[in-house]
Amino acid sequence: MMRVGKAVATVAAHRVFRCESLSTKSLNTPANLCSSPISDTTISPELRKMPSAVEAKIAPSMLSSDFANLASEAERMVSFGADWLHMDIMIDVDLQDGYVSDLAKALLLFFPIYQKLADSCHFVQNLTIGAPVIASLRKHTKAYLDCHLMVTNPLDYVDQLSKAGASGFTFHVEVSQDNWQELVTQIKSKGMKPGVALKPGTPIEDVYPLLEGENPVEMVLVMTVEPGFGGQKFIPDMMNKVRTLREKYPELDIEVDGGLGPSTIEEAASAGANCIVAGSSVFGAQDPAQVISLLKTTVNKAQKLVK
Ligand SMILES: O=C(CO)[C@@H](O)[C@H](O)COP(=O)(O)O
Repeated sequence: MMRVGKAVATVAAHRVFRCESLSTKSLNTPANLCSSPISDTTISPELRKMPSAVEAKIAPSMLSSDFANLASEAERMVSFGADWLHMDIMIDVDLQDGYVSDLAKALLLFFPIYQKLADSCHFVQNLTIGAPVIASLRKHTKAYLDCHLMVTNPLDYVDQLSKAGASGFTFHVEVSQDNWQELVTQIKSKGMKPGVALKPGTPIEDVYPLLEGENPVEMVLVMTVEPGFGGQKFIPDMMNKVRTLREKYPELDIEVDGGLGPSTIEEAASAGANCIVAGSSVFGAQDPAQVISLLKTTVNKAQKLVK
């Protein structure tokens, strides 16, 4: 019981932070995010000594939704018990491939500035949504919008995504070695929760610097598939990263994304993941509410928040 109180208080502190920033922008604040404005000072000294635990947050990946009905799909997921909505922001304009390649190569050769443009556009082999869609969706939902940026220049999107109503802003460590401090500062200054993501081939040690020091990120997203598409197979080896991270950071939000569902949740939850992104397993289920509930209960049991 007491451990539940500690976790709720920790989570509430995060939520209050985002709610304040949303309200300054006259957005409707998510009722479920603002209902318990527990400040850290309300945690008793006894609770502070309790082993920590982090609450489950289940985030259906809207990449698997019917984009033509995004608002009603979002509403459906929230009514089924989703805590967050996961928004995959992917940009791929590969100027070096395809029918523009000759022109692009010539430009790259003579005008190095075009290399910057090419690099800035290419991260995954897919194109999904951007700030205009987030802004449209925000008009229809108060839910926490957990935005995962699969782009090579995340800094360029902080302002527009904040204005669009994003709640979380997760960027990739692979493309932010040089400017993550500035990124985190800007993301926080806009009232969003900063997170860092890593691809399957990236060692977990690469995110440690972003978790230490004065201005840390508040979530790590461990990709359990190669970023780019929904419906891929979960890579179990990634659980070593989650386990290592959980041992080192007991109170950190650790998110996993890719191939999560009833058949893989036990493995992810017991390794220590508490934020679960699930696309095809939720949207493709006959009873999505039941899947969301199963994912949540499995995480909360692993965190010993429920029996
Ligand atoms: O970001 C991605 C893929 O890059 C994910 O968010 C997927 O959308 C998850 O889908 P499933 O693997 O759960 O179907």
